[in-house]
Order: sequence, then C-alpha cells, then structure tokens
Amino acid sequence: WTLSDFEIGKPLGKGKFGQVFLAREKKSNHIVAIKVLFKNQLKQSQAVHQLRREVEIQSHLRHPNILRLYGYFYDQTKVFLILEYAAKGELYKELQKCKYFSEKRSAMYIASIARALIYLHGKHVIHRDIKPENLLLGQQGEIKIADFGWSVHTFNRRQTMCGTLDYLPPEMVESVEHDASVDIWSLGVLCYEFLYGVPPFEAIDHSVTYKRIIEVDLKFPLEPIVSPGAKDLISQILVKDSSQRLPLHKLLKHPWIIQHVD
Ligand SMILES: CC(C)CCNC(=O)Cn1cc(-c2ccc3c(-c4nc5ccccc5[nH]4)n[nH]c3c2)cn1
Repeated sequence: WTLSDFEIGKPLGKGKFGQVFLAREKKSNHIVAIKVLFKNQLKQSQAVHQLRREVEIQSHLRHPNILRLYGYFYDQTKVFLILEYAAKGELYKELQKCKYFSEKRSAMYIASIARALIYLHGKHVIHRDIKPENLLLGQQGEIKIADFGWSVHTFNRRQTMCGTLDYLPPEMVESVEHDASVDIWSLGVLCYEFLYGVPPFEAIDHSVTYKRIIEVDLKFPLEPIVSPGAKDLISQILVKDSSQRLPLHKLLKHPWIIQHVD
C-alpha cells in the first residue's frame, strides 16, 4: 500500500488517538480509518519494535468484536496503519450522552467483549486495557475492542499510562505479576460503569482510587435502580483473588447475561 491508494477524508476522534483519518481505498471504494504515527515520536519512546510486535499480533486477529488491522505502510517520516472503520464511532461518547446504558444494552456489550476476550486469551494475548475509551461501535451497533495506545502490551505500560487508573485490578495496582484474569476484572469495572455511568472505585484523588481498588471497596448506589442479577455478576467478577474471579465462559452463562442476550 501507499498513501496514493487512498482518498483521505475527515479526521476522526479529533486527534485523541494521535491522528486518525477517514479514508477510502480508491480501487475497492472500501472505507477505512488510517492512523498516522510519526517515526521520530516512535523512536523517542523506544516504541518501534513494540509497534512491530503489536502490528504482528493485531494483523492475525479476526473476531467480529475486535477492530481489524488490515495492514500498514510507511514513508520517510511516518507509519500508516490501515484500520477498520467503525461507523457508529466512540462508545465512551455514547455513554456520556446516555449517562448510563440499559441493562439489556449493557449485557449485550459485556457478552460481546467476553467472547472477544475468550478469543484473545485463546491466542495467549492479554488485552489489559479494556475501558470505554478503547471501544468503538460498528454499523449495526456492535461493539469493537480497539487499542488506542500506539502499543498496548508493554510490560511498563502502567508507568506510561496516563489518565484513568479506575480499570486497574489490585494485582496491577500492587505491581505483582498478573495474568489474563486482569481482563476479567476490567470487564467487571466496565459492566459497572455501563450501568451506573461511573466506574466503581472512582475518587478525586489517585491514592484514594488505589486504596479502594486494593480493598475492593465495591458499593452499589441506590440510583439508578440496577437489578440484583447485574449486581451479582459484578460482585462475582470484582474479587481481589484473581483465581476466584468468574471465568469468562461462566460469565456467558450467568442468568443476567442469558436473560438479556439472545
Ligand atoms: C499498535 C497498533 C497495531 C494498534 C492498532 N490499533 C490502533 O492503532 C488503535 N486505534 C484505532 C483507532 C481508531 C479511531 C477511530 C476510529 C473510527 C471511528 N469511526 C467514527 C465514527 C464517528 C466518529 C468518530 C469515529 N471514529 N473507526 N475506526 C477507528 C479506529 C485509533 N487508534
């Protein structure tokens, strides 16, 4: 591929993800999202090999709820990633607009992400960054996991991670070794945020958020009204001992999921 294969359109996501542009592949008329990364920026953050590894992983992933990476190309100064275009845009904007989602909508999203995580874990890939900002919506409203960091599987991610800590499980907050069950924890945090509009351990101050996560200080507000089934599912996931968290295949069989997801 080269840039001349594409007609470049409007910027998507207003530079939140670096620079991503709507684009049309001229021969096929296929609409894609093209992400532009600057080589010198990558070099500065020693991210070149990491990006290569990420591209290697992502280019082999095929799942309806994981955003496709179709390919990449580069020129003297830039690397271009050819990504799937998600027609209904960013999920976190939708959540801000609705304040919180219905139980049916939340359960459908959680089930889709659980299936994507079963697929990823089956390929020995831990996502480690499941949060609303990394989720997009396809044409039919289906949820798609995307990675907005230029690289998401770096071991030193936590230090480089800016923004919310809300999604970190205790073992990552305490910097002990962690496994795929960190994604299960994040799915529990996501489910809570879909239903209540805020993450469960949110606090003004990072140190308080840390403390609440480590203590699993889980409280369910009185508003909005959330069913006992949903609270039961969240309580089975947000468990400090990572080996005791509800496994993904059991999550898909939980009564609250079955009740809402055909
Ligand atoms: C290291 C590399 C292999 C990881 C590859 N993944 C990424 O670079 C993650 N990434 C995806 C995007 C991205 C951002 C926005 C969109 C969109 C999109 N559709 C929209 C519709 C309306 C409004 C905004 C929209 N953004 N579709 N596909 C996207 C893809 C940005 N970064």
